[in-house]
Amino acid sequence: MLEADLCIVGAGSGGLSVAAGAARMGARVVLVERGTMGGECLNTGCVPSKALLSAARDDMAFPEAMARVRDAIAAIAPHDSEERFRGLGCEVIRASARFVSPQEMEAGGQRIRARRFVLATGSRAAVPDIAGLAPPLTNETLFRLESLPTHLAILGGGPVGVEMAQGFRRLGARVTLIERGPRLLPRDEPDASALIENALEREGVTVRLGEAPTLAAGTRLHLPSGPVEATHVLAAVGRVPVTDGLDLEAGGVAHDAKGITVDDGLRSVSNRRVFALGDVAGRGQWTHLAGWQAGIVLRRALFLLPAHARPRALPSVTYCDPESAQVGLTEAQAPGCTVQVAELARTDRGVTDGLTEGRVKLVLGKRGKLLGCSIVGPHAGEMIGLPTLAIARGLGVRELAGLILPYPTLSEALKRAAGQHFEPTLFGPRTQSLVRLIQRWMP
Ligand SMILES: Cc1cc2nc3c(=O)[nH]c(=O)nc-3n(C[C@H](O)[C@H](O)[C@H](O)COP(=O)(O)OP(=O)(O)OC[C@H]3O[C@@H](n4cnc5c(N)ncnc54)[C@H](O)[C@@H]3O)c2cc1C
Ligand SMILES: NC(=O)c1ccc[n+]([C@@H]2O[C@H](COP(=O)([O-])OP(=O)(O)OC[C@H]3O[C@@H](n4cnc5c(N)ncnc54)[C@H](O)[C@@H]3O)[C@@H](O)[C@H]2O)c1
Repeated sequence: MLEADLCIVGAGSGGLSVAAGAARMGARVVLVERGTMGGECLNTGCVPSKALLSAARDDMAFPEAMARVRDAIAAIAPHDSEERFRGLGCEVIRASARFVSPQEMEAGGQRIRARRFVLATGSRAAVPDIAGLAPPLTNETLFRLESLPTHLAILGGGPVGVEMAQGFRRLGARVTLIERGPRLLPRDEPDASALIENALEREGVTVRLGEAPTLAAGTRLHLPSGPVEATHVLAAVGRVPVTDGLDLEAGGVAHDAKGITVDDGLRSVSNRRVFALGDVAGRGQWTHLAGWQAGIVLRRALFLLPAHARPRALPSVTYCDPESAQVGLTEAQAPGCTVQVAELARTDRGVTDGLTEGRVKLVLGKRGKLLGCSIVGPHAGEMIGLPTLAIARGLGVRELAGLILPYPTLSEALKRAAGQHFEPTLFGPRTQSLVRLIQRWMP
């Protein structure tokens, strides 16, 4: 029997962040992982996908691109390794964990009794039910391909579909991107979706919107507008939480199709010893969100402090070229808002860099409070940090417009968009009359 303060199941983005924090703060930690240390982000998600996009941007051939993918994983792997976590003082068990009672788990033949359990078991790719479809590629198999697909059909125009469509097209594959809904990246602003769709089509990706295959013969897909003769199919239609093997019933842990049912503090609604975070907690699927949630779990599980897991501002970025970054509300989600848009091409940096498209869009509430921001363009993911902080701190156009930003940067478009909010009053007839009046009396 192992006794621990925390037993963490899953050594991915969420589990590792909790384990490292807890061990360094002096807690006795058992960390259980049945697959590869680092979980999805390192092995089959963020890292390989960004390395592939970077290789595709650099015009690499497919074998070199896949070598860059492997090198990137290998370079980051030590940070997530068993050795590092043992070094931090964690007991690491490489096996599948399951509940045997609400207070105990079992893994690799060992019983674990812990004050708190943390479930960070992640998600896996959903596979659409299409009669006749050969088992499609998913993010788990995609980065192990040994040769470039001749014609890759991608089901799903979310972040995975969009990033991989551009990556594989630039590496030389023919790519058809099929999205059931009316536009790509449905969580982003509609005009951002349109800019990304145009960029993909310009590069030769065939985009089919508003339809989904219901029938297939192997990798040949039947669509209402005509067949797609693909050689490979990638399923990128969303994720399902991983709870298999945990025996949640034995642990008295409530769950549904979205994952483990937790309260606003990420604590199981049915077993108060249990926390869940990351993809399996059903509150969003991003590594940065899992990392932030880890702080909430640590505060609650180690210090019994109140903390809630509703982030004030949660950014997301799709790392295609141009990038699309979004934080806070979209225009449609904020009735009665006002909107300010500034084109990146009209900043001096946009001119020097020869930009022809891309924009910043601010969604503003009462008294110019920043409610949301969307950026499309190079480095949009780097630029979204500033509006994220502004939203999280309840700031608005006044603070953004008053900032000194380095010249020449694309971020100046944020300041310009904020400044536009004041133009009608600042340069209006009342200000002009006031200036004339003051000037007349000035000595
Ligand atoms: C292609 C792709 C690209 C992505 N790109 C980005 C990106 O650029 N930025 C971003 O923020 N997010 C990205 N994501 C999402 C990100 O990868 C996930 O949100 C993140 O990895 C989730 O972390 P997690 O800890 O919840 O789960 P995971 O990282 O999936 O870790 C869960 C771990 O639990 C283990 N496990 C499961 N059940 C058990 C059990 N019973 N016993 C023991 N171990 C178990 C699994 O083996 C796994 O290692 C991407 C996802 C994909 C698919
Ligand atoms: N850059 C990033 O941060 C990044 C990159 C990749 C993934 N992720 C995370 O992983 C999650 C999963 O990504 P995803 O793109 O797989 O899922 P998603 O849920 O974001 O998008 C799936 C898309 O597939 C469409 N779809 C559903 N069924 C379909 C069908 N049968 N045929 C055609 N289209 C269909 C949906 O309308 C939707 O637009 C994301 O939501 C995100 O949180 C993040």
